[in-house]
Amino acid sequence: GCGSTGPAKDTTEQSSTEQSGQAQNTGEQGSGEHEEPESRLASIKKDGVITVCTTGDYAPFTVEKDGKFSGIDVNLAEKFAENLDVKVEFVGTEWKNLMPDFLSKCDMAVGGISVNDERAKKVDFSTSLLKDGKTPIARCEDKDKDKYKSIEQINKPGVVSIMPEGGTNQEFAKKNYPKGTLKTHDNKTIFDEIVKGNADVMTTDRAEVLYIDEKYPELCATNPDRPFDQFDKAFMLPKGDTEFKKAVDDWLETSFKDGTYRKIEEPWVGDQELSYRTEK
Ligand SMILES: O=C(O)C(=O)C[C@]1(C(=O)O)C=C[C@@H](O)C=C1
Repeated sequence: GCGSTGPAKDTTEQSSTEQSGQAQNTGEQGSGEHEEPESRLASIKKDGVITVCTTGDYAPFTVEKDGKFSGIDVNLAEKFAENLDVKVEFVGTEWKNLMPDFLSKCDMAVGGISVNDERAKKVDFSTSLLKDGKTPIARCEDKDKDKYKSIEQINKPGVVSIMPEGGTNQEFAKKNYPKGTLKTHDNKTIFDEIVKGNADVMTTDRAEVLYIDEKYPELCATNPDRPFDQFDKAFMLPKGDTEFKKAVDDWLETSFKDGTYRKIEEPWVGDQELSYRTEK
């Protein structure tokens, strides 16, 4: 359920007032009696606060500790709010509740969120933050034995794949590993499960695989240079609100160019190249 765990709190008030305005803003004009519904941008400025949903369980993009959020995307959202001269209020969510929580409580959702067609039916996405793709990470001893490099090697009876519930990793695993064993786990401690031998492999975003490969001596990317697919990472935005999307996109494009993005990313990843980000 929404807000049943984690630090979600006190945020329904200001965000819920805006829901009705957003739902109709899909470009269809009424019969000419009223002007367009107000953009979310106007209500954010009026309220002086932007509400941002995030899971807090996906380093280096969104990290929750003692109720406080950080991470590359979280820090980016903070900077965006600062630029609008409004406060930012983070609403903790989980991958499985991301969509309903976003639609009912938030102006924006951030934190390593993948763009896909299913989600794009209900929301819009910002300009791309990263290009990413699914690739496996496993114990280094298994990598040394050349295990878990390909979909065929992972889609086998006895091979335990692990993933959080409700994100695109689960979707990928259900589709590609019907013969394997799929196990779900809290994403905050998921990599320890592979170290401990409670699972064999996680097929996840290449950016995360490279980040975790650095952090955990026991874990190794088995095939980082040939991801199984490709997709964008972006901020989730209300559907049809072109004015708000333009404000977000323009700010992001500027922050890629003027070094703001790099400054935010640097403390998390140093010189590590996490993405296939091409020249913007
Ligand atoms: O659902 C998404 O968009 C995500 O990026 C979340 C997702 C996933 O794909 O399952 C990605 C990496 C994290 O380890 C956990 C969850």
